[in-house]
Amino acid sequence: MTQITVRDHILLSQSGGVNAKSCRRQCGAFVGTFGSQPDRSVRPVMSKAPGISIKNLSVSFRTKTSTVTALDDVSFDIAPGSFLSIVGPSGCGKTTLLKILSGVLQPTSGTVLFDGEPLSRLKTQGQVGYVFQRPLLLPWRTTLDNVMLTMEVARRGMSRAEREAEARRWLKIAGLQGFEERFPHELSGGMQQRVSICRALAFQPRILLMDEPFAALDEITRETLQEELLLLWAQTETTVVFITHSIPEAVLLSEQIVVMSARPGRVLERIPVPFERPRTEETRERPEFLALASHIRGLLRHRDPVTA
Ligand SMILES: Nc1ncnc2c1ncn2[C@@H]1O[C@H](COP(=O)(O)OP(=O)(O)OP(=O)(O)O)[C@@H](O)[C@H]1O
Repeated sequence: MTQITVRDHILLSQSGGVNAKSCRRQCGAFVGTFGSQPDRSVRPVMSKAPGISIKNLSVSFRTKTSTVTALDDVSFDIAPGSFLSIVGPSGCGKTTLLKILSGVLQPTSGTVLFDGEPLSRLKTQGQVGYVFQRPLLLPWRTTLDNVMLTMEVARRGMSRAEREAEARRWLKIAGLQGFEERFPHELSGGMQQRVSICRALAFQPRILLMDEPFAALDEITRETLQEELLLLWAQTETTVVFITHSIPEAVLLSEQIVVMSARPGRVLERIPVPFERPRTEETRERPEFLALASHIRGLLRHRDPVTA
């Protein structure tokens, strides 16, 4: 039985991994429903990814003693169904930008357009998936049940059999066939993160926001998962916005890289990545790949910090 149980409600609210007040909000944190009732009419079909246009976005936070400008006049476009990475120094506003795109945070000024329309919570309900640095799997649910969770919340029109078939399909693509009945503590860190990626993709979000999803993994697992993520993403029409501190990771995965300055975060350069897909281990060793990574490293190293 994989319905959301009372135990799920209570333990989710205690898990602390996602800052939300109720189970509905907790589950919504993985699927971008944010406490709303999911759309029952939505079937698990490929939904067309939106184009996203960020215009003159600025975000300031008021603290007790001062005002912190996290983002300053940020503008760029994200093509529908593309993979965009954001790199930049710690504290330059990357996570803040993801929060704006998810609809949980309002900008101080500027606009975000989804398919030409202003971003609103309504627009992101049931449309946005998340993958965080830690997998945040529910320890009392099996692998299969964890993957089914987002569909239970965001795709309530699906039957249980449909949800299970879809979850099994994603787990198979991610190389986790045979582990469906295992619990999170019986999986390695890399396997857990694969489950969390399957969970985010299984409900076919139009947008997938990934906040340093591989940061906690060893290098080989990380490289394997990068290639697996590309395989999984190729099965979707999802627009991915991916935050990373790893320059090679950004170059391997992305169609466009946005390089940001130190806080207040401004766009230093928008870089198209021209390498054909599929991208593999060989791609990483190409001179053009290394040259592009070196260019981005230079931008981040030699640029004087921008002052507020
Ligand atoms: N709610 C808040 N109140 C006050 N300041 C905040 C708040 N949220 C973020 N900030 C500040 O905004 C800036 C940007 O934070 P953010 O988490 O977006 O950076 P980041 O680029 O994701 O950092 P990292 O790479 O270290 O994860 C930081 O200086 C942070 O301290």
